[in-house]
Amino acid sequence: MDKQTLSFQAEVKQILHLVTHSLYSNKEIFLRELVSNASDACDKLRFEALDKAELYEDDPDLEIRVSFDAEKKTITIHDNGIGMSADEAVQHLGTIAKSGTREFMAALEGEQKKDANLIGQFGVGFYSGFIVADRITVETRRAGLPAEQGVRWSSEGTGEFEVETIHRPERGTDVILHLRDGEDEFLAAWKLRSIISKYSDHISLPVLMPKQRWDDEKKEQVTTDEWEAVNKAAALWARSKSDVTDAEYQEFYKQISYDSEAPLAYTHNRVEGRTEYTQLLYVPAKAPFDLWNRDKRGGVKLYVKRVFIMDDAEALMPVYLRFVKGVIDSADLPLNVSRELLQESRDVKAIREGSTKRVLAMLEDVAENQKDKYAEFWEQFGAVLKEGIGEDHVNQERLAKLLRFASTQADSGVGFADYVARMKEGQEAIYYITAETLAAAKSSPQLEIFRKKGIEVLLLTDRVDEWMLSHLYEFDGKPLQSVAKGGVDLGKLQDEEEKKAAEATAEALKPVLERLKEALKERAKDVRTTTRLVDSPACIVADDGDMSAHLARLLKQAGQTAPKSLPILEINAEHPLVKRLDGDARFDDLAQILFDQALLAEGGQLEDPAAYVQRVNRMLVA
Ligand SMILES: Nc1ncnc2c1ncn2[C@@H]1O[C@H](COP(=O)(O)OP(=O)(O)OP(=O)(O)O)[C@@H](O)[C@H]1O
Repeated sequence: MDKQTLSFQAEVKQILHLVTHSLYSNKEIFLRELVSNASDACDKLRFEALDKAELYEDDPDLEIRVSFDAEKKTITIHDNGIGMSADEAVQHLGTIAKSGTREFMAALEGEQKKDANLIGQFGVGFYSGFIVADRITVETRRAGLPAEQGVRWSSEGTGEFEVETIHRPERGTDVILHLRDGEDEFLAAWKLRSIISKYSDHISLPVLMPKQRWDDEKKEQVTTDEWEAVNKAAALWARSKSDVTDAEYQEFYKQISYDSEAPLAYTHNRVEGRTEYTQLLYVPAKAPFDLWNRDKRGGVKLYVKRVFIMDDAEALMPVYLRFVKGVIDSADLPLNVSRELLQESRDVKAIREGSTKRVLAMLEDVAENQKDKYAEFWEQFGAVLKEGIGEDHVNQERLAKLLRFASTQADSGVGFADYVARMKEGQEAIYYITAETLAAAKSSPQLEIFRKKGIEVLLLTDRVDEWMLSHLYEFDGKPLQSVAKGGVDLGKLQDEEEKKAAEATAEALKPVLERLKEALKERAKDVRTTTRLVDSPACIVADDGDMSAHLARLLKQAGQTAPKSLPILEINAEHPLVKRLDGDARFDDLAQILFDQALLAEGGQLEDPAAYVQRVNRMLVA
């Protein structure tokens, strides 16, 4: 192929711009990214060669070499991994196929564009070379192709790149960075070595650099022809726990997660028994931008006996733990394991169960011993963990203990156990209310009687709450009960006298109730008196078996049809507005206003707001 000039895909141009402008303050990461690509390329070769040994040609020792030329001002990262064909070079270095890129670009819209933290959440990869280089040349040949099918790719990192065919006897890739003016600090062996050991110690392949020797005549270090490894070259997770420092664990996390912050917690274990595997699992401190994408690739990489197999093995973790990052290295799975096989494998099932338990234990430990940290975790990932209540019945009880809520007593951090410990004598149920916002929940009329009696109510405002509650009925033998559903029966908390008085008022109000039922028959299933209200005239509740109004709204927003069921209007017989109803000439208007206001107070929307306004205005001018 003769030399061709091609244009970068639009997204690549955007990424190039972002990377070179926003990551300048942390420019040394280019070496981490390129060494990591070289290591991936070797992993890929090892994997493909499992059933095609000839791909090794006669060069079976995989390695990465980093060198520099002070005169030409270049740094070269060499690997003898899989390499690229011409098509692959154009494809991989000119476009971005990676899933999540579009979302990432969308997340960077507007003001956030300069947020280097956000960029850090995304592998910047190859293009980070342009932070320090004003030209990158890549010379490569794919394993298995003849020497005549080598490729040279070259670009200044602006709009275009060039590709041409070259003769290249050795397989694998050389990435040659032509440094920008002013980047000479990277043309020093000690500098490159220190960056490699900082970022790449855990890489399981040797990263070699030319050996240095002290020259007595020149009185300086000179470079020899020999190469030596500058990293530890042992997979971090395969080392014994006592040999790995906290700093190393943290650094490894940053590399696999692209998170610039330290993880919240991690766990590293070798599991023996029927299935043998090593797990190194991290819980991040901050949620990634695509946490809500339930289809996104998992964050756990699968290795089999140190050989990298895949980095998006969903089968290793339940979906509700999709924020967990790390490595699982199995001793039992076959090296050629496929995705389909993973789904069915009993070993994988055992690994998933074991790893889930480990993560839960890690979270329990943080919840118990580092409450502030757990509060941060909850803020970031709580709503995702709640999915587990419905998805993981085996661990439901453990998960329920990890849940935290707002309540009428605290704006956050209330666990079921805290609630149960504070329950009033004679209180039999755990009370909760669901609403769209904390403010709406707090000012809900349904809470009035609970406030008056000093009974705590959990305030649930996450979208997932209603769904979660459809899978969780009790905690510690105490049923969960919505204060917006069915009649309030405070059981032993209500004294006999109160009950009798309420019954008497209900009796006296019977004729009014009948008229209200008639006036509202299109809108309410029933109208009854209640003891749950103190300050408000009326409220709306769902019948026992019906869906709460909040859930019905959520379903509607999600484009689903909620079964249509009319609510119940409950009225406060002691309220002046209710007392005024009997004998009032504007009974019908008042009835409709009572209903509309109850609907509004509960967070609902009026079907005919204009009619409501007219009715209220008629009252105001009367
Ligand atoms: N040294 C290399 N040898 C072979 N292929 C490479 C090499 N470097 C890059 N590539 C190819 O170019 C692609 C793009 O690299 P880039 O670093 O931009 O993204 P990535 O490695 O896929 O993602 P990330 O860096 O986020 O892990 C790689 O997926 C790989 O196919």
